[in-house]
Amino acid sequence: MRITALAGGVGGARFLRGLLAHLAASPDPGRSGADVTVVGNTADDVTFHGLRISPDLDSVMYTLGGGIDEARGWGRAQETSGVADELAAYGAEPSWFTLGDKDIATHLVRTRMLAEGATLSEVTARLCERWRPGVRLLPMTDDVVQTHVDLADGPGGAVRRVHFQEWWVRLHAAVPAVRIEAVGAERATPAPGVLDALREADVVVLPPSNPVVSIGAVLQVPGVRQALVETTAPVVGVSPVIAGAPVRGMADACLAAVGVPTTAAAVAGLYADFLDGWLIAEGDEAPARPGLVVRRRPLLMSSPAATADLAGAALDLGLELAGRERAA
Ligand SMILES: O=c1nc2n(C[C@H](O)[C@H](O)[C@H](O)CO)c3cc(O)ccc3cc-2c(=O)[nH]1
Repeated sequence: MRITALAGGVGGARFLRGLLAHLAASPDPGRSGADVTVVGNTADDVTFHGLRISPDLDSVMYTLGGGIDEARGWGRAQETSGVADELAAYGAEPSWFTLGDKDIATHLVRTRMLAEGATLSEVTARLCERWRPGVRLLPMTDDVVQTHVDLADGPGGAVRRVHFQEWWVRLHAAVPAVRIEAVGAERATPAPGVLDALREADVVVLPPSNPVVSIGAVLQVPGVRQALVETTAPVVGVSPVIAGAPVRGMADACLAAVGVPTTAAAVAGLYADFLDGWLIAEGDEAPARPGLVVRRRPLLMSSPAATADLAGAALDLGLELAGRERAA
């Protein structure tokens, strides 16, 4: 069985870890032998201190490879801050974005390989040789795409533009965004393997990642959305919203910026042209769309077992829909 997932950072990574746990524990050889491909968001990528940082790819790689800082969901476990402390002593900016010592090694390898002409796909494959995440991890594109955010907090309401990381980390998304743009997306080419992974999958899964800046950015890479519309695989998603609030993070600030209410039904609307199945929380309203199959399940990834059950429920729904398709 071939499963393809689109993923952002922390939420996507944790869901994928649950998916792999579910597959490994399954007595069904189709599930236990499944191949999982992950198309990771790279629009959060940024260059600080001359280092190319790919937060979402690294969160997936470290989480599935056993190296993640569990409390934060990003960066390395048992991390130290010797370099960050030295940078602070020099007054080197940005002081609000901290790179741990071990994590810096990842960015050094990535930056050096890119400078030597490797693609981000090649770099990611090389890094994964060490971390063995148990999935094929593909960046959405090898081109540079960066999410920028317009804030109307300048003098007299003047708009200024900041990198997504500045809005997210330095400003905690507390300043309302008037526009969010994945700059470069429209000129980007999907990375090798991305479109085939969507077209040839048996099931496509959307974890509860940020629908605007994570999954939304992947969808903006030309060809990706069309591949999801055209694939014969059912596309099933897990709502990142429960009872009007994001399960994790500040997705509500991103949804507000694009004029979408923070509800499970409204998020499904962002995927309306390709979504076949949608898991929502008990008590949430189902989107009113003919043909969309909605199931209510506990969505909180509160423990490894709960996360594996959630991923299993998403896969169950996908396989059920694939069976219906075959029977039709
Ligand atoms: O809140 C923070 N998030 C940090 N993050 C997380 C990241 O900003 C975001 O959570 C994601 O981009 C959103 O998925 C890092 C991720 C990395 O891969 C490497 C370094 C950082 C540093 C920070 C940080 O200093 N503060």
